[in-house]
Amino acid sequence: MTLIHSDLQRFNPVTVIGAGTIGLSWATLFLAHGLSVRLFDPRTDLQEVVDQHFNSIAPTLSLLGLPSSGFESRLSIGSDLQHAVTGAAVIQENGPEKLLLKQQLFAEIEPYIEPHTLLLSSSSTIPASDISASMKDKSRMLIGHPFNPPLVMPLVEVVPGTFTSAKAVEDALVFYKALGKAPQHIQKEVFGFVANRLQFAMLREAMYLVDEGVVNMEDVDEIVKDSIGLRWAAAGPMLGMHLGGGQGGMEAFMRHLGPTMEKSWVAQGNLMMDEETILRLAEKSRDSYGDLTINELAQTRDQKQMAILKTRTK
Ligand SMILES: NC(=O)C1=CN([C@@H]2O[C@H](COP(=O)(O)OP(=O)(O)OC[C@H]3O[C@@H](n4cnc5c(N)ncnc54)[C@H](O)[C@@H]3O)[C@@H](O)[C@H]2O)C=CC1
Ligand SMILES: O=C(O)[C@@H](O)C(=O)[C@H](O)[C@@H](O)CO
Repeated sequence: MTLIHSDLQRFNPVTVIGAGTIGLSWATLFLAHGLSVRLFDPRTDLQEVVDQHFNSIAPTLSLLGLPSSGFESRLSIGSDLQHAVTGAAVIQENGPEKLLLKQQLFAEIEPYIEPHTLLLSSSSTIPASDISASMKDKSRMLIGHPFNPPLVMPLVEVVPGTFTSAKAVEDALVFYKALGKAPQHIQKEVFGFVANRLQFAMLREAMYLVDEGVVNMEDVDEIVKDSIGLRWAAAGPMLGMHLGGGQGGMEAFMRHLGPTMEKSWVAQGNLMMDEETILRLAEKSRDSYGDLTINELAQTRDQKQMAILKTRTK
């Protein structure tokens, strides 16, 4: 019997909309913390993907020190949306990253939920104000954007919309903290929020350099892991810059290396995700990573991430 953290009691049960990469990972975290989960997805292979996921996630749960069994009695799955959301204390939405689909989804569930139900979207980039545009009461809807996989990665970007209440923001922060996550309240709505804007800026340049033949994919990985990845895991980019300035700190860094950074910014590549670029880079990814399955690569990633997390002291 998994005990529920006292701060989580009022957030039970949880409805997870979307049983893909993110939804299944969220569902696992909620179940491992003792919550009851209703998993909704229109996909016809829902039972199969659920079984496959829970047959492979036990080692990760054990490494996290979380229970890895006894979920059956608290997990229900189905494709009846009204049934899935009725009576939910929290809804974590993980449908495709499409604005119209998310808008329709939240408008569709609104008549069946309670005024206190907390409505969270895992969206990578779309602001809550856009997603909730077709809703009547927007006050309980906001972004709870995780990093993949939510089961392992600490960050959840909590991004309220224009009409989100302060109470909903506070409830979201309490909810994610009680789940052992590291929620960050993002103060201003911008497309892509913070982590993805940073990530996508880096990924654009990395893909550009690979596409130009400057470096191959797996060497980009090694370069980042042996430099900025290591530094940013320990200090973050801003403190990293501050320390790069020596005793003069950030100001010295900017005065010394600012002109160099500006030159680099002008020299950086521009890359569009057109079909030809996608096909070129996809072929390079198969050359670099094709020998192992996605599950094998993901399991290794998760084990290494958890080992790094264990070295961190708050
Ligand atoms: N994959 C990633 O690395 C991350 C993704 N996200 C966000 O999480 C959300 C889900 O992404 P993934 O799990 O990667 O996508 P996915 O493609 O793995 O899963 C999406 C799921 O939504 C289901 N679906 C399709 N139409 C639906 C509908 N009308 N109602 C409910 N479910 C429906 C699909 O059957 C599928 O199972 C997106 O908004 C994405 O931006 C957030 C963080 C990381
Ligand atoms: O990388 C992640 O896990 C998240 O920041 C995302 O939301 C990304 O958009 C992901 O979908 C692609 O890296």
